[in-house]
Amino acid sequence: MTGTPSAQYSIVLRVEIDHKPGALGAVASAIGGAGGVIGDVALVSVAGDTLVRDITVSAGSQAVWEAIQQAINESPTAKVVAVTDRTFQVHEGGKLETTPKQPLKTRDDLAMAYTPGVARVCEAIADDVALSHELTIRKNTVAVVTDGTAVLGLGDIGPEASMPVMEGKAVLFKEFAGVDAFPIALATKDPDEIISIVKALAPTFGGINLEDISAPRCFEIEDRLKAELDIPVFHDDQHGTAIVTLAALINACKITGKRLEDLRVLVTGLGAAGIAVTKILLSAGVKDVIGADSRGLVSTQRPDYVDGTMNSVKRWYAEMSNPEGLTGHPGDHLGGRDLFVGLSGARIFPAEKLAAMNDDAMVFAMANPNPEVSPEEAAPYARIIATGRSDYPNQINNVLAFPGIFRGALDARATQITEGMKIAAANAIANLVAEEDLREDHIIPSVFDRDVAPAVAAAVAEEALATTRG
Ligand SMILES: NC(=O)c1ccc[n+]([C@@H]2O[C@H](COP(=O)([O-])OP(=O)(O)OC[C@H]3O[C@@H](n4cnc5c(N)ncnc54)[C@H](O)[C@@H]3O)[C@@H](O)[C@H]2O)c1
Ligand SMILES: O=C(O)C[C@H](O)C(=O)O
Ligand SMILES: [Mg+2]
Repeated sequence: MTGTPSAQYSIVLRVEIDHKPGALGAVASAIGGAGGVIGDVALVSVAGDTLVRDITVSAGSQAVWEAIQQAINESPTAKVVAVTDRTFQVHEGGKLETTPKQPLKTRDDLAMAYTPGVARVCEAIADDVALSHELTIRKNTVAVVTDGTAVLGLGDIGPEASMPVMEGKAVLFKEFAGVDAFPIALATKDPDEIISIVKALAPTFGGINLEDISAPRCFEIEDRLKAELDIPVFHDDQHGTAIVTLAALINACKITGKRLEDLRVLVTGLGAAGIAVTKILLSAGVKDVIGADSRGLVSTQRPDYVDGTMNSVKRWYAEMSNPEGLTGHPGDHLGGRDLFVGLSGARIFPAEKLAAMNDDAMVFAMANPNPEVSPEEAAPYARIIATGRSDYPNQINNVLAFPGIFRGALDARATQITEGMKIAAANAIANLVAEEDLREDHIIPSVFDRDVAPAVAAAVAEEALATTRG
């Protein structure tokens, strides 16, 4: 499905090559033979009989990267002298900086932007706090808040290690929707403490995007912050994912001719994303869903349900689904299912298990960075395949939702992101793929489609204003 190795292992090899015919060709063959794809080739220096070149290579994996180095070093006419990991280079010193919006060149500039003029603005806000949404960065700034407990599918890797993802989210906010976002990684996992810190930070921000906070704590944290703050609070892994999944499913059903009401669905991963996706599917008309966590299918027959140790969200799941009381590994319950939704972890069952699904099967394997089942292996068994990654077609990723959602909410000065706004966003995303353009490998717009965030923002703002008026 994807011919070029992923850029996640993009490297620059600095190679000393003998200055004689065929030597560069031998290096190119060594790279190709080991599985690398060559990008740029640049001459760095010439010293005597040796040329130094920088060769950019997509390696696809650490193993390929190592094999390429070994293959070049085995050639009698070339030697690798340095390797730069381009992905690490992108993260050097972080991915964001603060840039002033106003010039600060003259005494007057200073007197207005800072003291003494700034005091008049402070007093105006003190008299009317709502003005903070006009006269401070609050107008356009969102906090991306995590505790580092469910970072992608990497799990609880801690707040420091979560920052590259949070910085990435902030970059996406700005790039796609012009929203300034600030990453905040908290050194606490205690819900009460997280809630109190976020509440204390709220005067700085126009919205709070919660990110990669594990279930079930994320549900209470979001609910309480929504109730206690008058700015929008949105847990991206829940609702961003749910919105984009629904959009993709609406379009996938147009292709397969299946109706939401008739779908038989299996969800793996009953955390933030899996629970929210299930809820939006049910509210869109889906009736038959079963779900599994790392202990297998949830049901009222499971020992942790019976002994009362199952958490309340999974208890709800067990009661509303799976009337037959099925138990065991989800890979053994794909039979007769139309849609598989993976929001759990990498490679949880062999692809052949998908053969048991109904005709025109839809497989949304969305764990990041590696999906539940590889698209190449799933291809023989499914009509429609989607993942959360950018290097396969049909990227179902919450980046299609959160920038536009907050753009719309900030523009409308919404105080909440309601169910209606979420459904409006899902429809806006689905409608961006015109019916005549729908194909098995094109059920959802590209994350690079610059029309997505404005369309989502417009739909969200319109719904927010209609609710306020109505
Ligand atoms: N594509 C997207 O836009 C998107 C959005 C959000 C989350 N995700 C992915 O979904 C996954 C879960 O994220 P989350 O925020 O809900 O995390 P979470 O920690 O809240 O929940 C993880 C859930 O997965 C379950 N799980 C783990 N291993 C499993 C296995 N082998 N079989 C069945 N269930 C298993 C856990 O029991 C838990 O219920 C991650 O891989 C994440 O990257 C993707
Ligand atoms: O970060 C992503 O790419 C999507 C999602 O928020 C995730 O946690 O996997
Ligand atoms: Mg996330």
